[in-house]
Amino acid sequence: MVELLCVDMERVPGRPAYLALTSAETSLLVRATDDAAVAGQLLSLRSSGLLASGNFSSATAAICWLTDPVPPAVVCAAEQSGVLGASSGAVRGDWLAVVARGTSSCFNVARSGVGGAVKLFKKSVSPVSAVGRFDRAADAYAWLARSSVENLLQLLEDTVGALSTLSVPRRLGPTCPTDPHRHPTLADPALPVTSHHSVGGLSHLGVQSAEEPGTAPAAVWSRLAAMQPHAPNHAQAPKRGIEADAAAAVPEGSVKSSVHASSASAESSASARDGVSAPMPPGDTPLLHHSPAPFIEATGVGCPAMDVASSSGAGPGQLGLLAYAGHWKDLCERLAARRHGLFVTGGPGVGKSTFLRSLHKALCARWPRSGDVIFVPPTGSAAKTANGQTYHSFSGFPRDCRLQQKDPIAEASRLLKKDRFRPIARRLSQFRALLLDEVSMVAAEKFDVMVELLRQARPTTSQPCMVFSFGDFPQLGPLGGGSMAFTSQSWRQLYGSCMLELSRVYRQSDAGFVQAIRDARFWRCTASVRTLMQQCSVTGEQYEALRWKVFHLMPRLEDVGLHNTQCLAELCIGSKPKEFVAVDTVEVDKDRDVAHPPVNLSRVSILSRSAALVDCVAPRVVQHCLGARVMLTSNVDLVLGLYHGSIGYISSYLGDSVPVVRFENHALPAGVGRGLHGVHDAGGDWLEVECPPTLFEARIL
Ligand SMILES: Nc1ncnc2c1ncn2[C@@H]1O[C@H](COP(=O)(O)OP(=O)(O)OP(=O)(O)O)[C@@H](O)[C@H]1O
Repeated sequence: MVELLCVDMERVPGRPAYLALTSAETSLLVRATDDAAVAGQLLSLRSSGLLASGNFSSATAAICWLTDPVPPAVVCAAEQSGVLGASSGAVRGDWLAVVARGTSSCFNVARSGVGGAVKLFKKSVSPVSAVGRFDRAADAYAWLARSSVENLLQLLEDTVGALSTLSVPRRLGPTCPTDPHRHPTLADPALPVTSHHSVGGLSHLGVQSAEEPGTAPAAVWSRLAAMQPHAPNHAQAPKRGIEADAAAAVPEGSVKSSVHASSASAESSASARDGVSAPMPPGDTPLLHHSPAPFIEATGVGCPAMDVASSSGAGPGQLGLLAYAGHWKDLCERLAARRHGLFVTGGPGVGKSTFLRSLHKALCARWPRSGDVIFVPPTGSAAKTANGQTYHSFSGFPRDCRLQQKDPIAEASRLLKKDRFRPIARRLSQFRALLLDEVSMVAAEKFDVMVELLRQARPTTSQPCMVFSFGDFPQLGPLGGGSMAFTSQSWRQLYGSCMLELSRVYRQSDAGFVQAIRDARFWRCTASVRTLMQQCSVTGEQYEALRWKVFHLMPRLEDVGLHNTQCLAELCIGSKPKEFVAVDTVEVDKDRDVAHPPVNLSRVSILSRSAALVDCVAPRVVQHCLGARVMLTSNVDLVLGLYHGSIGYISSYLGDSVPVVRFENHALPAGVGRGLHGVHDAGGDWLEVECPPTLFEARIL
């Protein structure tokens, strides 16, 4: 079943229905009735920051205004003029100064809240309004009295005036007057839009020809110049447009959709990290073309740990010693206080991921602002579990992306010129620390472009950022092939030949096993490796007996799919596997504003529904049967200690179709009894959970 949307694109006579908000950092389209959204924007404005609002009766015109490069340029220029004071970047200022045609006032938000400012904002029927945030009342009142405020309003009004001839179409199309190359993603006029543009004003924005569609007309630039201490070069007009962020915040009454999906999906016999195992060579000869050996050896394998202070290979430095002694907290604090990132490596089970999580926490404590510390794992499922984003989405590479230019500088510059890179560039320009997990899965060519994107997207005035890479080159190769990241041009610049190598194995305690893993990591077929291989090897006959019972690691998704299908067939000999088919429906958001006209659900296209369901990990059709291994693909059962990735098997059915999944090695958490949170039964170290269809709710934007 589904939930879906409310679309209100009609004009509400007499007063603005939509507010298009733009600051140096963000752009947002909200309904004029959405006090909370307006208040949120006012409160998140940083000290000495400026927020401009275009007030519109149609979402189409508002989106056109938001995608026009001039309003943000005007805001940036006004900020740079210095009349608001020097920006500390902090959100501390207690005073908001609100100005519109014929009205202005200052509000102390610390004392009386933001309600007054919101009210004035909404009361205004003038086409634009602006709000500045200040530390002191005197500064706020002085700003309102300046002639530059008048100039600011005039400039903003001009940009709104350019839209006045627009006959509001039901759908945004190529006729939109401010931007004939508008993105198709803005095609639905009901779209709530969150978008971002460059921080830091004109001087940090890219060079673009003034003739390019959508750039500001010369007259506007000359007036902007008058607002700035240093007149901008005409050629330095901001790039055109603002791209809608797919993860847009949704104001009230927006389109919403949901779908029921099974909470358990057919489990891949191999995990997201499949393909791990490097082939074992017969001798000491590395088999892989891009062997990590030269890199590892150059940096001194065998030391308990290396760090920047000891990159010459002379032995562990201070950071390495802290790691070796298990002083993780000190180590994290030391790393967080540095100006440079680090490459952290080590064999399987030495605690890289555990350490990454601790460092992430320490960095977030240092920079708590959202977006300051970014964790980027290589795979979608890891990203989902860890609430991160993949390398590809972080860097803005489309799926199956092929780089077009060999030179990473030229490639990065080419990508940054694309409109869709606007929000990406903004994100890249702002963070303070980046944590790349499993960096060995990133090909050198992409690593170079990613680092180059960072360089080019960050204005020279940006705060320095640190890039920490975690991974083990002997374990995992680049996804889709390519050279290993440490061979890239950027690697040396970022890390030189330094690394922190963790060497104490925490995962296993059997000395022989640990030694075998160490040797195998460097393709050394030693006695320990041979012993382990003998212990683990089976004959063909023995394998056939085990085939459907043991966990398989497979290098390719196709192999996994085939194996799963065969396993299912094996499990339900003589009958067909059951099928769970997701049912998608759309319905009107229950929380929609009833003041708006009713919604026509039949107008929601299949395309919109499919786009809304992209984040649903479960496939549309899931085959299952008694005994089938399944994997949880959501975090709905965290209270039971189960999470995305937990693996169990179907132990029985309730009625004909509701599977009961048994998770071994899971004790019932204290305070949870049978019948609660779907618990069907439990033993000392196992849990059985009922898995009826679950609702996956997605908003149609
Ligand atoms: N400092 C530590 N003290 C005690 N146990 C630890 C420590 N670090 C990690 N572990 C445990 O060791 C195991 C392996 O840790 P982790 O997964 O972080 O290693 P890893 O190096 O990332 O492994 P891999 O390369 O195989 O992914 C986990 O069970 C973890 O809880």
